[in-house]
Amino acid sequence: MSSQPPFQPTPEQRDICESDAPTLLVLGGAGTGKTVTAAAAARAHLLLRDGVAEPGTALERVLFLTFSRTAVSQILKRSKGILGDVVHRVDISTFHGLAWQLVRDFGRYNGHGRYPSLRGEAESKLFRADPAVLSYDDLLPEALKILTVPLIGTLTRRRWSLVICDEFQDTDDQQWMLLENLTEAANRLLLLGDPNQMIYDSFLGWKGVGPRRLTAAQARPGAQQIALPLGSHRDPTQLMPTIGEAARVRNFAHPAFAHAIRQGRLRIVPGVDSEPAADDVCQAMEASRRDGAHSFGIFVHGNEPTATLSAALTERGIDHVAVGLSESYGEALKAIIAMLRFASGRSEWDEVLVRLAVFYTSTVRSKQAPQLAFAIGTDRTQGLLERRLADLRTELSAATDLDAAVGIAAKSWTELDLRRGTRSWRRASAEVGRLITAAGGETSGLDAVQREVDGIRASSFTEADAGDKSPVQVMNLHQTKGREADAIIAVFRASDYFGKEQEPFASASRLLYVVLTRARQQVTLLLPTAPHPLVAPLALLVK
Ligand SMILES: Nc1ncnc2c1ncn2[C@@H]1O[C@H](COP(=O)(O)OP(=O)(O)OP(=O)(O)O)[C@@H](O)[C@H]1O
Repeated sequence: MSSQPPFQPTPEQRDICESDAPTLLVLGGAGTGKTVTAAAAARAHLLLRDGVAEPGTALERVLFLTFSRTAVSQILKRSKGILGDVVHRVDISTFHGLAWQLVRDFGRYNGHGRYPSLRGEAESKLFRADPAVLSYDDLLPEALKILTVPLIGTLTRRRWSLVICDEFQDTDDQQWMLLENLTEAANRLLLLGDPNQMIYDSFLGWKGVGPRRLTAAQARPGAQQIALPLGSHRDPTQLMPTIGEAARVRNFAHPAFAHAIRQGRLRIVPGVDSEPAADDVCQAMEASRRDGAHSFGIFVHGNEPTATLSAALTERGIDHVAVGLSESYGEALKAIIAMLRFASGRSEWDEVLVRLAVFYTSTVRSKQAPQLAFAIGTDRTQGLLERRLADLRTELSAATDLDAAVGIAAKSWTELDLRRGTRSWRRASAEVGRLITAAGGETSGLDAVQREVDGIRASSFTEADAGDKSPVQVMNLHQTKGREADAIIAVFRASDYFGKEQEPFASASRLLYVVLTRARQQVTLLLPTAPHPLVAPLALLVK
């Protein structure tokens, strides 16, 4: 049921592939094929340039900028054959990932050290900021500064002859400046957008995005625009896009709702008041699985509820990835390395405690670091946890070699029994084990492994959830753009906050549109007894 039809471009999609406009703005609704068509356009662009290149010149490359790297790489993988043999000439990155790459490559010419480091959010919550260490928010301004250094700017612009930006409607001012900067010379710019999916505008206080971004693109010299006609390829029955659109314009009397409910393609489950609603999510997954679904997007509003639901699903044995919580992977790597350094006598126990506290904080995702993290970081834990930490210290001190220390570190997190972040820890220990083996298992190789780990950790802050291929993805409602799955399960809670908007919820309804249009087959909405007015009309549909 979930197999993908081969990509046969429609006439409009073909126009996009054949265009050589310096700026091409592609507008189209959910599932109209903007992302896959951009991949086809990238291939066409590269083949055309190869055909006219002087012999001996370097092969041109394309940059695909996006809000979520995995969303795009998954789509491209699913649409096998689109990029074909040019796949290695297309760099996919998030805006922050690109900025970080620029800081790493060229930061030393602009006041940064040879190995610049990046402070994660968790670290900022626990410690006073060290101004020498960059934070996530510093990355884009820093990259823009670096690009003003003449030779670096020129070199960088030469790297990519076509820059593609997905979800263009949501780019903020700095991202737009970066795009303009990268395409200042002869480079082409391909912008993909859907104004109805603009979810980062005013309602939760985000700034800097809006329709004016589309106007700015249209004003670029030689800019052209192609609109993809209505019609989702994601759901060729058009039922999901139809209810998505009806929800966006608050037309809950639209007959498509009743039709989708009758067909079992829209399931509305009222009275889900438990938090996290893990059991209800498991039941919904089971039901969708029986209907043939293989991949799942599980959405919930807010980072903390996402992390809590993810932890509860882990307890129930549901293998999944919590999208956007990749920072915890990077912090797990760093904590494991701290353990290895302690075991080999290269650092103090305090360093292990601090890194464990940072890791724990990275798995919680609240505005402030949890009290327990402060307690771990300063060794003021008591009772069972104190004893477990003391046991870990003794075990690591007694480790006979690095391999033994890796083994102890790998199981340490489960033994501390702090319940969160188990998946990240497991992945990180496997990665450190691999790196240590590659370095010959020698203590002398630890510094090199640590440098490598620092690099991976920093990327984990910027390349949201890179590399994870789980068919079950749990995410915050605001990370749903560009994603698709056979079945979507969206959990709404009575306490969800959608800003000060009231009916007709001009902004928040766009979020609802995005949620409903992610599904290839089926959407389940879990609603509390007293739902937020944004989704209350949906509960009435099954009264
Ligand atoms: N011409 C086509 N033939 C077959 N499948 C297609 C075609 N165009 C798009 N698709 C498929 O439709 C789905 C949606 O495409 P894509 O993700 O590119 O749409 P989109 O416009 O970027 O969506 P959204 O804005 O909702 O994220 C993908 O699974 C893609 O492979």
